[in-house]
Amino acid sequence: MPVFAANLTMMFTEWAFLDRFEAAAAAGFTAVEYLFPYEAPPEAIGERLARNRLEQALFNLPPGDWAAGERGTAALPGRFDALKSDVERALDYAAATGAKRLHLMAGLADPSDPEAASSYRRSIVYAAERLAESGIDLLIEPINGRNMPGYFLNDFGAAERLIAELGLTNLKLQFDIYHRQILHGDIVMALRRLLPMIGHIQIASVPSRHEPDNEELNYPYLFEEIDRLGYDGLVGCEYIPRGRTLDGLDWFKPFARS
Ligand SMILES: O=C(O)C(=O)[C@@H](O)CO
Ligand SMILES: [Mg+2]
Repeated sequence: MPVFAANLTMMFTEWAFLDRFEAAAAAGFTAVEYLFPYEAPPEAIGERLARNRLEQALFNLPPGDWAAGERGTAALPGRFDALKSDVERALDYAAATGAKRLHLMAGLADPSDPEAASSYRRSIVYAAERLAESGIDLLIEPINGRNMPGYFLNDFGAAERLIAELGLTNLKLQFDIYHRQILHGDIVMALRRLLPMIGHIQIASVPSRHEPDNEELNYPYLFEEIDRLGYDGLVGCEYIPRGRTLDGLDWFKPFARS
């Protein structure tokens, strides 16, 4: 049975951030993820996780100036020194929360720009090697251009080639089924082929990015396939509830901790 992580950036937003942990646990989740933890002290998050017996699935390294439109800095020339301190900041949160995976966002840059490509590789190698010292995986995630226009890593093939070429044992693919379907489709064959490099899976309905219970994809079949493949990681529920979070959890009932 897949193990689901509630995404606390998108779900349970009826509660204040630190109270979302208890709400997710009460709904039967055993794990959580979110985009960014940096507005709460690391110890406070660690305490909420422990109190609610929740596993921290993953979060993103600092993304640059998000409010100003930045979506990561890894592929941005000239940002390497800041990235190094961002890695240390994320590691502090990983230590307090027990997170074993961190997602490095590439940023907005032209994928055909050689300078951006070389900055991206350099950032990935640095971050992966630094995270390896703490036994943490570094993840990269292809994101579709409708949700994030101009995002550097907008192709699963490019991510696959890069992970294979760099050959870093803790560099993994964040396989967001929502982005995969919009970018390329062919989800099941891609899951089968890419399984050895997948470090995390995320889900949402397509095209609306809501609960994984209708629209374009047959999620019950995909959940069975994830089991058949023997995937032993977590599945992040990175969706925006159609209404109240708790009202949209019928799909999750068979998987909930009682
Ligand atoms: O947008 C997504 O999909 C993510 O997984 C985020 O971590 C990046 O914004
Ligand atoms: Mg995602």
